[in-house]
Amino acid sequence: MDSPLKPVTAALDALLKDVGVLETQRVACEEAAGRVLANDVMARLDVPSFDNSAMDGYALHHGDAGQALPIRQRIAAGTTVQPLSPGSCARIFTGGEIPPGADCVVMQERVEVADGVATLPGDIPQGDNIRRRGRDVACGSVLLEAGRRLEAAALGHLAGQGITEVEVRRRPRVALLSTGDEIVDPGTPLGPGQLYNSNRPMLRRLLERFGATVVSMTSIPDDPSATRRMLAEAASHADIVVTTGGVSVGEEDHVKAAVEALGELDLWRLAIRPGKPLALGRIGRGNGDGEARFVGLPGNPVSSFVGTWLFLRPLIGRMLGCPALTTLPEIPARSGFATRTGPRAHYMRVKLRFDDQGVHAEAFTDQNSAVLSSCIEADALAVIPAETSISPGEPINCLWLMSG
Ligand SMILES: Nc1nc2c(c(=O)[nH]1)N[C@H]1C(S)=C(S)[C@@H](COP(=O)(O)OP(=O)(O)OC[C@H]3O[C@@H](n4cnc5c(N)ncnc54)[C@H](O)[C@@H]3O)O[C@H]1N2
Ligand code: MOO
Repeated sequence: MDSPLKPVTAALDALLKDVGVLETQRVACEEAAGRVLANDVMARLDVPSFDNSAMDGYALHHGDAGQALPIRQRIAAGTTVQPLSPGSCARIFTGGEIPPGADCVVMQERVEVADGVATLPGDIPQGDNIRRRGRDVACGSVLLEAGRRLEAAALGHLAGQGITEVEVRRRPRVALLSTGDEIVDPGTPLGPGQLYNSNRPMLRRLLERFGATVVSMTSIPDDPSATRRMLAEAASHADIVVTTGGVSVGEEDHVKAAVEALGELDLWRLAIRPGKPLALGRIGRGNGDGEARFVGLPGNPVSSFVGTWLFLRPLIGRMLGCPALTTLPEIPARSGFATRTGPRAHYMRVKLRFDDQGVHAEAFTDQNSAVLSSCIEADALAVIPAETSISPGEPINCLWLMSG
């Protein structure tokens, strides 16, 4: 008799229970793209570090607006400035330092220049076209918070402070194992009943996008003792052991029994479509060396794709101490389709369309868990709760597939 299906939220709670953050390491900023900060980084400089011009033009005191003023200085970006003598102006270029005595800049298109004299318009507000010191970043403030993933702008911010190294979390190490004697690697001719391993490169890419490093990729034969041996070996060098296939109820599904023998199978069979046979647990390393987390994904490619987004992304996020990875952003949308669910919540692959009426979710026609085409264009998962009917135009909730 089947055990009852577990809700996704309960499975997530069980998976993330007692998961600690990984150790930290110092890395050069040049190597830090995609890494997660272990500590707050404090600003040690004001940015910009001096008042400077936002335009190519003329710097003056706003009280001198509307007059013809001699041009007494030429200030390019990087020039050392002199105080502005009263009743004069300075030629200045974008990024040039505002000289003491000047408090506004007028862009050159509004200025007549002849014989070293600039005739200025009368309506120049104080502070116009000046980028104030510390406007972007104030020295001593928190520049970037612990748990932030270092993407493009954050890397720019670090460089803007002259910072060359940061303390980040070690990447979670993932062992990725494929089960199924029918699965072969691309590059090998296909025999009868065989198919190529599409899960492996797909999951590797997702895991790396989420900030993990895939330390091994192995194929397990459909054999109980080989499954046990290879899972134990994987746990010895990984923080997370991921398998695909072999978690259902077939006679060649050996993964669950192996996990039970080597550690704990915390949860199996979720009220989710696709991904019902997903299994979660832990595999001991022996010799008091702790345990690796185990995520057994179903073999169907869509089930493993969805399971990786829903379970491995938050697990990796928790190990990295990165809150942005532990939940997927929710986006309310109008359904572009009709559907009806049974006892499992359906995580449908949808494409989001934005117009002046709001957000619309269009579902790929064939939502079968073996049809990987449904994931190619998907930018969200529409979550249709169990035992629910949805008509076109009804509000639904979608999880945005963002790598974080
Ligand atoms: N009697 C029942 N049969 C099944 C049930 C059930 O409840 N009762 N559940 C079904 C559901 S739902 C799923 S999902 C699958 C998952 O089964 P497994 O996780 O044991 O996966 P496999 O049987 O090993 O493979 C399923 C399917 O996916 C193909 N596959 C496997 N690995 C790969 C790979 N690396 N790349 C591409 N394709 C892969 C495999 O050939 C199978 O076609 O069980 C249902 N059965
Ligand atoms: O749960 Mo399975 O992943 O629907 O085909």
